[in-house]
Amino acid sequence: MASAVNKSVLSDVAAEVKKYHFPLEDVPRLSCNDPVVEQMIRNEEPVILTDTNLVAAGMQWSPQYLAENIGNGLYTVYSSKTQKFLYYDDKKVARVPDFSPPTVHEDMTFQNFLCKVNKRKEGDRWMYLQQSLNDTVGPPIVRDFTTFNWAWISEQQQKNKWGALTSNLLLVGMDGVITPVHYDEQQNFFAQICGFKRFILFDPSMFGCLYPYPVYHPHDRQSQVDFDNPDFVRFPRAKELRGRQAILGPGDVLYLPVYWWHQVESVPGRGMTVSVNFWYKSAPTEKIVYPLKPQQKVAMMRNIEKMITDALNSTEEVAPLMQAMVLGRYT
Ligand SMILES: O=C(O)CCC(=O)C(=O)O
Ligand SMILES: [Fe+2]
Repeated sequence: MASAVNKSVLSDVAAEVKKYHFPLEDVPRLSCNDPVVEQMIRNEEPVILTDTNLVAAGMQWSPQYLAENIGNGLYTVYSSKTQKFLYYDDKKVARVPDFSPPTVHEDMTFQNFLCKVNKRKEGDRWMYLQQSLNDTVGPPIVRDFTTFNWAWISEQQQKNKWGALTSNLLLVGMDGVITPVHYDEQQNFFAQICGFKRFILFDPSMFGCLYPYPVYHPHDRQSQVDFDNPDFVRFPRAKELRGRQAILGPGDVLYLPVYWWHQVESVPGRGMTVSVNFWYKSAPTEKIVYPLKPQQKVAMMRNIEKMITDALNSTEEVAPLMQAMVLGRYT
């Protein structure tokens, strides 16, 4: 089946996007019937699928359609002074005394959100709606949702022994919004509905080049490296970064493997974006095979860091203890 997104539009978009200090290789764009795809998903390699029809019935979910059909429920809308929406975990804010949240979230109706976006003037705050699809959405949206290609995605879930579907996040972003580089602890099929998103991806072995915040920190799982202004003095290994790029247009689905780093940019000048992701629990480890995979080492480091933090019952003592364990002994 032909790709829904025009190849020449994709190459125009690729020519428009920002360049960073690291090289990027393209993520392959394939038909979901290509035999290579099965192997890539099994090996936890990212791939763009052009013809899954995963959200076929949702392809009409323009911001306007959503405003007319989603109902009057309240949705989480983040606002930020800049285009960047650095995630933070509300539950961890109290652990860092001088933490100042880079974004603010507010519950509002979809109509109110869209109205604010349309009225926005230069200098006003940027806005990004990010809300799990739940049972407050109106009947037309429920109808579209139930006709998603559940047969295809459930087959992937089963083949790969993934656990439950935990949530579907609906993301509606203003032209130009950016989710800075981070990793998640779940498998993700990311479906693009409206507009274009550019993913910058790094495999889990790049952990040491991306300097994530401590696990106890509200920015846990987020990189401290700012691609627009990388601080190579504090983060020298950021120079070693080598990434991949995936540009998604309407109808494309990205397989985003667990623990893969990603920065997501709504391509500037291409309008608002609408996307829906599908987060699944990873397969349980059946048998441990050595050498461990980089993603298994990340999981292990997280557990050790959590244990140390809990045992010390004091976030300030974590770094000195870890340094005493390592410096001059393992260095
Ligand atoms: O689309 C975005 O802005 C962020 C999406 C994301 O990080 C995810 O689905 O894991
Ligand atoms: Fe993510």
